[in-house]
Amino acid sequence: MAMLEVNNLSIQFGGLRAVDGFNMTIEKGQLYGLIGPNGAGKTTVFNLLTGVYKPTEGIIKLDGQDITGKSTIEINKAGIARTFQNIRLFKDMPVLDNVKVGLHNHHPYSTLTGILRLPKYYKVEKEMNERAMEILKVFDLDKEADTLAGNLPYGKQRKLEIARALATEPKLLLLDEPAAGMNPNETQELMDTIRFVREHFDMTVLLIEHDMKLVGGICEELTVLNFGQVLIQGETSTVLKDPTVITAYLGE
Ligand SMILES: Nc1ncnc2c1ncn2[C@@H]1O[C@H](COP(=O)(O)OP(=O)(O)OP(=O)(O)O)[C@@H](O)[C@H]1O
Repeated sequence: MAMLEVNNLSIQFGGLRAVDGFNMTIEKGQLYGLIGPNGAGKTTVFNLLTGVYKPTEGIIKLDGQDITGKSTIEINKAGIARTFQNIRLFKDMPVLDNVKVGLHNHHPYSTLTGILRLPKYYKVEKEMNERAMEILKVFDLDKEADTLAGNLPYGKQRKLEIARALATEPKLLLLDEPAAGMNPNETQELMDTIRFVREHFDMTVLLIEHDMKLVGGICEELTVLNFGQVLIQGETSTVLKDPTVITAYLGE
C-alpha cells in the first residue's frame, strides 16, 4: 500500500483553480520531490495535505486512511508533519523546548495535572526531556539544548525544525523549500540530513524545492506542477531531462 495517495485534488480561490485535478502516489520510504515554477501551486498542495485548506474536490489517503477534509491537528495525529518555507520555530524558547512541543502530541497530561504539578506531570516531563535529548543527539544539536532557538545559525535552525516535526512521530514528512537561504555547504549538509532521516526514522519524505542540485541529488521521483496541474511525473533523471519541464521553468 502506498504511503500517500492523492486523487483528483482541486481547490479554487475565487476564479483561480490553484490546484487542479492533482494526482500523486508516494510509496513507503520514498524521497519524493514536488517542483515547479513560482506560483505553480506547490505550497497550496502542502496546505491541502496538512488540512490548512479543505479541498474543493478530491481524496487524500495516508497509509490507506482517508484524511480528506480533516483538521491540521487530526492530520498531524494521523501521521503528517511539515516544516515551512520561512522557518517557524519558537525563537525565544530553548532548543530542547522546541522539540518538546512536538512531543506533546504523544505524551499528554491533562491541564489540571500540569497546573497542580501532580506526580504524573514530573514522570511525563522526565520522559519527554529524555526523548527530546535523544532526537537532538541524532541531529547533533544536543549540546545546544539550552540555547535559544533564534540564536542558532541558520542551517541548524532548519535542522531543528525537522527535529521538531519528527518528534510528532509522523509517517510522512513534508519539507517546504528546506534549502531556501542556505549556502552550498549548508545545502550539502542538509542533503545528508534528509537521507539520514529517511534511514534512521524509516521515513517517507515529500519535499518542495527550487534548488535543482538538491532535487537531483536526493529525490527518487518527481512531480512537476505548472499552473496547478501536473505537467509530468516519474523518475527524477527522466523528468529533469524532459523538454516540457525546461520550458516551464524558463517560462517560454
Ligand atoms: N489563500 C489563498 N487565496 C487566494 N489565492 C491563493 C491563496 N493561496 C495561494 N493562492 C494562489 O495560488 C497560486 C499558487 O500559490 P502557491 O503558493 O501554492 O505556489 P507555489 O508553487 O508554492 O509558489 P512558490 O514557489 O513561489 O512558493 C498562486 O497564484 C497564489 O497567489
